[in-house]
Amino acid sequence: MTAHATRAEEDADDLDVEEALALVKQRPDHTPGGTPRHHATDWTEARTIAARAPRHGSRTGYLTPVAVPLASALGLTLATPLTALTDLPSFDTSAMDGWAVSGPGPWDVREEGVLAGHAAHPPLTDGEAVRIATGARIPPDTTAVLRSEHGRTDDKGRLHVTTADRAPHTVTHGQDIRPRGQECRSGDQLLPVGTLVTPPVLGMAAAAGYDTLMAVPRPRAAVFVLGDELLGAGLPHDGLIRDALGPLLPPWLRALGAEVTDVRRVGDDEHALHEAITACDADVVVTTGGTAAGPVDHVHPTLRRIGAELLVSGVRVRPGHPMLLARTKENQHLVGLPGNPLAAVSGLLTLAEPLLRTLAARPAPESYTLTLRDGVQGHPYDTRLVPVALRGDRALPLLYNGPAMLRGVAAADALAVVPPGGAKPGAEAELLDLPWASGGIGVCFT
Ligand SMILES: Nc1nc2c(c(=O)[nH]1)N[C@H]1C(S)=C(S)[C@@H](COP(=O)(O)OP(=O)(O)OC[C@H]3O[C@@H](n4cnc5c(N)ncnc54)[C@H](O)[C@@H]3O)O[C@H]1N2
Ligand code: MOO
Repeated sequence: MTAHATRAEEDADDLDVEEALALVKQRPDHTPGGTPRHHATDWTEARTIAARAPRHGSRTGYLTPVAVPLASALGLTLATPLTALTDLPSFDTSAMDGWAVSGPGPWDVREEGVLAGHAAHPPLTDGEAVRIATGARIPPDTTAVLRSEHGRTDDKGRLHVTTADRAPHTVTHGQDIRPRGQECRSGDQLLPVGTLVTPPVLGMAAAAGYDTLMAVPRPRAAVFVLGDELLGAGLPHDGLIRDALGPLLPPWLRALGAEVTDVRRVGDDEHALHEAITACDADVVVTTGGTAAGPVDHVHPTLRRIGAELLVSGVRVRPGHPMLLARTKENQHLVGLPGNPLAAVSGLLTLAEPLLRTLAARPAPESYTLTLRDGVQGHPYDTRLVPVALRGDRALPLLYNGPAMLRGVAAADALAVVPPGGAKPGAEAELLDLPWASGGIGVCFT
C-alpha cells in the first residue's frame, strides 16, 4: 500500500470515528454541529416515503401512459396488456429450407419455388413437390416439408427421400410445417400490464403487429448543481474544485429510468435557485449541495419560500444524512442531494430511486444479501451505505468510502447496507446493486 493510500484510508476512518465520537457524546437527534435533527427519518422509512410520495390523494403514482414508438419504448413499463393483433405465425409456414411435398414420394418437382414473402402458391396435387424456403407460405394441400438435406432429385427431376443409417428419412404428416396460430391466436394476451419492456418484448410486440406500445413514460428529471466553488473543466485551483456531480448524475438518473431534461449549474445564488425551481416543469427536480445550514445553503430556505411540503428532511444514513425530499407542486417532487459526492450517491439511491421507480411504474428490485468478507465499522445510530466489490459469493468492503470520496464507489459493484452498530466479518448485509453492475452499461443507459 502506498503512503498516499494509507493516508486516504486513515482519512476515511477518521471521518467515521470523528462522527461516531461526536454522536455518542450527544443525544441521537442532534448533528455533530449541534443542529437539532428532530425530523431525521429512518433509512428504510425514507425509502418507503419516497416510493409512496407520488401516490398522494387519489393518484396512482405513475405518470399518465402514452403511445410510444417501439424504438423509444425500451425500459418502459407496459400500461396495457400486450394482446396479439394477429395469429402467430399468421399463415402456415415452412420451418426448414427444402421441399413442400404432397402425399408419399417420389414427387414431381415444380419448376418455380416458393420464397418467404411471396404471394400464395397454387395448391399441390398428390405426388407433387415444390422447393420452399424457411418462412415461406405453405401451398395448400402440402402434407409435409422435406428438408433439403433429406432429399435429392434424380436426373429426371424427381424428388426422392435420402437414407441415413440404411433407413430412409421419415416424412410424417405435418413435419416441419409451423401451423398458423401455433404461438398465439389474435386476441390472446401475450404479456400482462406492468411488464418491463426489454429487447425480447420489443421483438414480440413487433411480431404481434404493434408499431407503438401504451407505456408509462420516463419521468422527466432536471438537475440543478449548486455551489460557487465548482469548475466545469480543468484542474482545481484557488480553492475551486471540479464539479463531480454534473457528470455523474445525468447518466445515473437515466439508468434509474429518468429522462434528463435539464442540467444546470446555479451557483450559490438563492434568487437563481428560486427561479430555476419555479420555472421547472420536470416531474423530478434534483438539486446538489446547499442542503445543510451553512450561510450559502439555500435549498431549505427556498423550499420554505415556495411553500413546498417537506416529506423527508434528513435521513439517519451515512453518508448523506442532510438529504431531503419535498413536494414542490402537485405533480412535482424535489430531491435535495447533499453536496459531498458519495453523500449525493447515497441520496440518489435512498430517495431518487424509489421515487422514479413509482413514477415509472417499475417493480422494486428484489432485495438480496451477501456475506461481508471484512467487518465494517458502524455508525452508532445511523445506517451506513458502503461501496463493496462482489467477489464470488462475498462482498468486499472498499476503502475510500468517506462522504467526499468517489474512489470507492467508482470501483464498486454495489453498496452494502450496514446497520447501526456495524457488521462483523462474515455478517450478512443487504446489497443495493449499481445499475450497470447487473444490467450492463449499454442496457441501462439507453
Ligand atoms: N454544521 C454542520 N455542518 C455540516 C453538517 C452538519 O450536520 N452540521 N453536515 C455535513 C454533511 S454530512 C454534509 S454531506 C454536508 C452537506 O452539505 P450541503 O448539501 O449543504 O453541501 P455543500 O455545503 O454545498 O457541499 C458540501 C461539500 O461538497 C462539495 N461539493 C458540493 N457540490 C459538489 C459537486 N457538484 N461536485 C463535487 N463536490 C461538491 C463542496 O465543495 C463541499 O466540500 O454538510 C456538512 N456540514
Ligand atoms: O455524511 Mo455527509 O452526509 O458527509 O455526507
